[in-house]
Amino acid sequence: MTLDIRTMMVMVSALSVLFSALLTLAGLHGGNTRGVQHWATGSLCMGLGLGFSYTHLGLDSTWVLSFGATLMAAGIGLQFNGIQAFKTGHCNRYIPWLLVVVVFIQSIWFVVLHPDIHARVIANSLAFSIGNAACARALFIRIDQPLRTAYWFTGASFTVVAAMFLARAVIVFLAPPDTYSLYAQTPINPASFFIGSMAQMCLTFGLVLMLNYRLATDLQKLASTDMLTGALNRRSLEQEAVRLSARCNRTGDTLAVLMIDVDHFKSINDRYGHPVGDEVLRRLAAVAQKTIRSDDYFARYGGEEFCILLPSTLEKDAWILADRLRQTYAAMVIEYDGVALSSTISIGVSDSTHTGVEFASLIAAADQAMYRAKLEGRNRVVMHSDQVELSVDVVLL
Ligand SMILES: Nc1nc2c(ncn2[C@@H]2O[C@H](COP(=O)(O)OP(=O)(O)OP(=O)(O)O)[C@@H](O)[C@H]2O)c(=O)[nH]1
Repeated sequence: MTLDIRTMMVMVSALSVLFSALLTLAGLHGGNTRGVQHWATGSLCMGLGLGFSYTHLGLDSTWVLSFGATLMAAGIGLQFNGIQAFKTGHCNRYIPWLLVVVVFIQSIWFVVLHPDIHARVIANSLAFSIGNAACARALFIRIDQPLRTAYWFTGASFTVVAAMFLARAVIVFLAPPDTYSLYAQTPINPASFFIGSMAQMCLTFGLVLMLNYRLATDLQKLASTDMLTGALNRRSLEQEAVRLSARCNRTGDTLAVLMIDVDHFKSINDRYGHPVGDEVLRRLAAVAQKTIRSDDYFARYGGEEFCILLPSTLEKDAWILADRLRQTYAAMVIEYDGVALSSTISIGVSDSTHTGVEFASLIAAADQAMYRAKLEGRNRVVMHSDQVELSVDVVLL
């Protein structure tokens, strides 16, 4: 099979411009996702860079080649920045400039000042290889679990491009002097453009996949958490509870539930206003999140009521945790919008050894205990079993 190098160049250039349009369109639906615009601009730079190298535009070809290579360097640098911005929200703006300056200087040096096509191809291929390897590395490190597959796929595509440029540098370095030119029908030219275009296609697909995974994860988070406090919402709590109850049924493990309610919350709202009330809920959520273990589930059950699911826990141990939370919260001074206040919570505790593992029974029992805590004067923790024993005592009397 003979692949015509000029046709390949036009194809890769046109593909890169198309990918740029695709990434721009994908980015339009990406909400606040950072980085996509960098990828789109990077892809455009690479397409134009290759296009320049091919068309020459009737200009002096030495300058056009240098400009084309520099544009391609800018494209790789922008893709690197895009990955950083996508992963961390910010990027180092100097990286694309550094790559641009290096490639521009070596292009001018080997094209205009000391013409040496071998040296130019080797130097630029090495710079492009390092740029793509840096993109691959940025994707392979510190991977967020839900996006793992997309990061690996895109990282692998960048690795292929990096390896292709490295192989190009090595093959040209080993070739006899004066046997290489851009349009020579040596195997390395069409092969590198062919592999480059395939990898470019894969990595654009990978970038769109990353964006897609990120949007799906964000949507999932939005659907399962409470916007105000960041706690799970009631729907996800119920889903987790069904799963945990089934596991407890199977393994005989225990499950405890805490029902938490802010005392006199209506007065806080009435006296200081709803924004302060909201801050009280946020602070309670923050302190509760810090108090529980990583395999416990904290959720906003409704209004100013929160619920904690504690797997493998008995009522007595749940009471200890609940009382620690109550004390920490009561000792806190909540400052917001020029207001400083403290508040208290009442907590009801139940566990599956007294009520069974059905979530509805556990919740009902914890709710009863919580109302009992309110009746007994608030700012306290009451266990459902205490209440049961109390009612039995009353009946016996
Ligand atoms: N600021 C704010 N208030 C809320 C929110 N959700 C519910 N509320 C308010 O929470 C208050 C709950 O009041 P009540 O159910 O009477 O309870 P309480 O005043 O805490 O009284 P006790 O529970 O008996 O101590 C109501 O005024 C609701 O409007 C919210 O997201 N933000």
